[in-house]
Amino acid sequence: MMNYEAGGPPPRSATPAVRAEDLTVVRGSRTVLHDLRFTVPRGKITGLLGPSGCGKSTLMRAIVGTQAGITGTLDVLGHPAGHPTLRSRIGYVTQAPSVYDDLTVRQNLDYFAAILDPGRAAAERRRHHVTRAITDVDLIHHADALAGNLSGGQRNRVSLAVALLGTPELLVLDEPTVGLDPVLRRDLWNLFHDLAATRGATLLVSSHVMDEAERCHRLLLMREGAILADETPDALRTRTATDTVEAAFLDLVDAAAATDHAKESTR
Ligand SMILES: Nc1ncnc2c1ncn2[C@@H]1O[C@H](COP(=O)(O)OP(=O)(O)OP(=O)(O)O)[C@@H](O)[C@H]1O
Repeated sequence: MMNYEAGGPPPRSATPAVRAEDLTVVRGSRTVLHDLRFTVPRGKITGLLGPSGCGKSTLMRAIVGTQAGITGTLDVLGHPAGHPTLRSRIGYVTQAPSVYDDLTVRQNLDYFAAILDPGRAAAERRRHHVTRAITDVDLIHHADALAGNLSGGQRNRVSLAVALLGTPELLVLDEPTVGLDPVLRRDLWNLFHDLAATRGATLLVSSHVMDEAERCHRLLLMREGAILADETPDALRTRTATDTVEAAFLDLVDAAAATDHAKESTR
């Protein structure tokens, strides 16, 4: 397992964290992602934004290796997505918190830590990692509370703490700020920036809240299973001559809809 505590951020590899070329995903009888081509740079926060149903979760599942029906190229940390060596190098938090309600926050973390780093000899290291993860997500005052008695936002943060346990190189977070109040949302974004800056982690964070896009280093904007933009928030605003990422996104959506309409009317 990678651990960057001793020497700060790791040396950055030249290969991107994620590289997709002609990536297509079919779910059931539907093509949900169409010929995607993009890269996710290492050590940065990339926001994956788009309306509900555009394919964000499907793309994340493909990247972490849990999605069937994939064709094209999808490389993650230098290996094909789903490669067994990637398991301990990726942290993935789904929209539904995966915690045991009848265990306390610390017991949940102890359980997953024992799976990641088993054995008596590792007990002290596990204790340290568990306390660090609980502190990272600001749940230290709830460490002994039963997960089942926590709020939805707190349970989400327990899931995030589990994902942080192994000090993953790539963190894939599916709508991590849903249901959080503005203060917690800000604190979580500060944590994401800290993970990128001091631990060298790569974060791919999905959201359909456009103001969160302004907090990302790079953006992948999606609509109906296609990538509308792959650039920095500044470059996006400049290119579309808009003041906010939300306005830029609406501009691109309108342009894409007009192109679709023109194509349909010439058929
Ligand atoms: N098992 C499935 N079989 C067929 N289509 C599916 C299946 N699961 C999801 N889809 C479709 O795939 C598309 C993309 O879904 P996905 O969950 O990736 O979108 P999303 O952008 O993450 O949405 P949200 O923001 O609401 O979570 C949707 O149109 C959805 O209806």
